[in-house]
Order: sequence, then structure tokens, then C-alpha cells
Amino acid sequence: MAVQRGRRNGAAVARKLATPDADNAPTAEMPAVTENDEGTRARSIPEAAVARLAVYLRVLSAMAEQGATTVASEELATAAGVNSAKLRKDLSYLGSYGTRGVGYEVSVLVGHIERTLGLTRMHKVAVVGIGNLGHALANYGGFPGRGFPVEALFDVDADLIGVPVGGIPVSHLEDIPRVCRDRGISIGVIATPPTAAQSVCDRLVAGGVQCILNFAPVVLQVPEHVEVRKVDLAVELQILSFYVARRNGMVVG
Ligand SMILES: NC(=O)c1ccc[n+]([C@@H]2O[C@H](COP(=O)([O-])OP(=O)(O)OC[C@H]3O[C@@H](n4cnc5c(N)ncnc54)[C@H](O)[C@@H]3O)[C@@H](O)[C@H]2O)c1
Repeated sequence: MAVQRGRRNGAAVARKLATPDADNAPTAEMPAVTENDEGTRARSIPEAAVARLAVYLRVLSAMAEQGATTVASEELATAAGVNSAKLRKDLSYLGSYGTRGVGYEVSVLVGHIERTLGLTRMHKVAVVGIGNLGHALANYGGFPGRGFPVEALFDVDADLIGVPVGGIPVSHLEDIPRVCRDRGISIGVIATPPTAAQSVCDRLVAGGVQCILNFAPVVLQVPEHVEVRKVDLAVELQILSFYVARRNGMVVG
């Protein structure tokens, strides 16, 4: 079940800034964009640009909270850690071109990015496997404010069942489909050993979960309508290692 968001501080401030009253009239020339336009555009945005849009949103929300109404592309680019040509290219995917000498209207840009990323509603999250990683994720307070409340936890360990972690009692693996349906879970996070990950994934899909974030080092088989993202910190470390090696002239070829 989708629930309306509206609890995010940044978004609340941004919505307030977006009110088209005389004191707060938009200064940036943004083309009118319908939900359909954004849906069509969203499908053609490269994956790397999608990741950067999430970063721009975090930076812009912080700026809105500080009371900023407009932002120059150079300022936003610096705060997001990208060059301004890349920022302008990324924002052009949204149809957001800003105004020369003025920059971007913060609230309008927040709205465009939120709609493009599908963040205009809450996405309830379930975490499966409440070990080291699962505990950390369940206890992390930063997800609800970004629109991702953790609403269900699962494990097989009898000592954990019924024990609250981050305020939510752990349910048994077997209850995944029922609990996910009852609570309207749309994102499942898998933090189990790799051998358990596929059967956990199958149960999440049976519970109507449409997106899986997989920490287990295994490739998951899912139906076409289900999106999977794999998180592998070791790969990130290897990429960092490559850049350090390249900087030090150690990369051959
Ligand atoms: N992607 C990354 O960057 C990254 C980083 C750390 C860990 N990991 C992976 O995350 C997973 C969890 O790591 P951890 O250190 O938290 O392990 P852990 O052993 O501390 O926790 C695993 C938990 O899963 C539970 N579990 C086992 N089988 C289950 C099943 N069938 N259904 C539900 N729960 C089940 C266990 O009872 C335990 O509580 C591992 O696959 C690990 O390789 C990935």
C-alpha cells in the first residue's frame, strides 16, 4: 500500500518554497512537465546520472532547509562533487535548464528530481537477515526521513524472533509473504548468508515486493517486473584501488 509522504523535512520546506505567491515567484524558466513526460524521460536517463540525481536531491534539500530559493549550477555542482558541465547535462534529462545569471529554482528542481526518482510517496522497506549488517540497517535512523521507513524485519534465528530491533519485532522467514503484503512492503533488503538469499528473494517476491537490494554475494533470479540492485563494498574498494593505482602510474595498458 502506498502512503503519501510529506514527512520529509527537506520536501516540506521545498513545497513551501514552491508556493507560487508574489513574494516567492519562480525565477527559473522551467518548461511545464507532466507526470507522463517525466515517466518517458526517466526511462532514458543513464544509470550513473540517476545516482547523481539522488546526490543533487540531498544537497538541494539541505539548501532548501537553509532557506535558499535559487542555486547557481556551479554552486550545486561543487556541493555535489561533480563538474558543472556534467550537472547541467544530468539536469537536462529532466528538462531543467535553469536561467542564465540566476541558476535553478531550488524548490522546482527538488520537485522535478523527486518525481523522476519516484519519491513522491513512501517506499516501505523490509530487512531480511538481522545479523551484523541487518542490525545496522534496522537501527539506522536516516532512512525514514528520505522516504524509506523500515517496517518489517525477518530472520530464522529462534533467539531473534519477536525481539525488537530499531523498534520493530523480528518476524520469522516463513511469514515474509504475509507480512510484506499486510504492511505494503515495496523494497526488500537481503542481508542473509548467500546460500539463503535466493529463497529469501522468492518469498519477498511472493509478498509483492517489487525492488530488492541485495547485499549477499550471489546473483538473484527474479521475474521481469522486479528490480534488483546489488551492493558490494568489496567492488567499491577495488574501484577505489584502481583510481589510486592509476594516479600513481601503476595501471598498465
Ligand atoms: N555487500 C556488502 O558490501 C556486504 C558487506 C557486509 C556483508 N555482506 C553480506 O551480507 C550478508 C550478511 O552479513 P552479516 O555479516 O550481517 O552476516 P551475519 O552472519 O552476522 O548475519 C546473517 C543473518 O542472516 C540470518 N539468516 C540465515 N539464514 C537465513 C534465512 N534463510 N532467512 C532469514 N535469515 C537468515 C542469520 O540468522 C543471521 O542473523 C552476507 O551475505 C555477507 O556476505 C555484504
